[in-house]
Amino acid sequence: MIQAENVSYKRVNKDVLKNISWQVKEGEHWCLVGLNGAGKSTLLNMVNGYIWPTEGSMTVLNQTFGQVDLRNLRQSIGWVSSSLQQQLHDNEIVENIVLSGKFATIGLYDDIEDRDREKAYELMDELHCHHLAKRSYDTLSQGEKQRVIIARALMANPKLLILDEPCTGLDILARETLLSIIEELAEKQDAPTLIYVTHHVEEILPCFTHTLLLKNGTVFDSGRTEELMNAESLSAFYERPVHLDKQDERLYLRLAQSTKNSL
Ligand SMILES: Nc1ncnc2c1ncn2[C@@H]1O[C@H](COP(=O)(O)OP(=O)(O)OP(=O)(O)O)[C@@H](O)[C@H]1O
Repeated sequence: MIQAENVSYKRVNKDVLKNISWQVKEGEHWCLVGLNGAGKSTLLNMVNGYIWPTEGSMTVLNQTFGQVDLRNLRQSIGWVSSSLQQQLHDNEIVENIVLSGKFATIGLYDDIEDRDREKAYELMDELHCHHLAKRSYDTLSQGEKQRVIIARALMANPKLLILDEPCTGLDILARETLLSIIEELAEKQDAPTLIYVTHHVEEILPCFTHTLLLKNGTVFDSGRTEELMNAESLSAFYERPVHLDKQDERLYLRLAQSTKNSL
């Protein structure tokens, strides 16, 4: 699905990404974890073909950058992010926002068929937002908005679905609701490959089979989540001693007391 080989992205005064090698295979779901400024957004912009590596090679959905029309590639990638949320027309009704995902347009400019509407309602069911279909988007809570834009992204049957910090701004209940919907989505047989981006280890769901730890523009570690995520490696990642608790297949991270005192 994604193959990055020794990818770097150099700007005048900065190596934003350095020597990234990362492989995402069909059937895997990945979590991309990094602190602020780690290079997550830059890497996603590259996966979506908005920027190209200055060194190395990037292949997404079997298309190698430099050899393909990226507009076609983007139709197979759903990217749910806060910047997409800001671009949507606030006074549009939810049903139309979901339907517009079929064409990956901000408004509805193409003909809608009955089967498109059926599909939009199926997706709204899946994302638990059917009851919001006739509501204006600007009247929704943040958690409801996130569910709507995920339904919208699924209208185009993406092969890759990128969820870029979807829990930002959600309270604990809205966060857990959204996470359990994402878990259900991942378990579906025809689910797209998920790339879930977050700052928070707590959001790594059991369905995320693999994790990429990104630090200062480099891959700190990557591989199977259960092998990667332990207190020792995360203490090295955060450069502070941390405790890691596991409950119901989820990880909970705490800074060690001695560290907190020195912050
Ligand atoms: N075009 C650019 N020129 C110079 N520096 C850049 C450029 N793009 C990004 N950077 C820098 O590279 C670093 C990584 O940025 P990026 O936005 O990818 O991080 P991030 O992991 O998404 O951070 P956050 O979690 O805070 O959104 C930052 O220090 C940023 O200022």
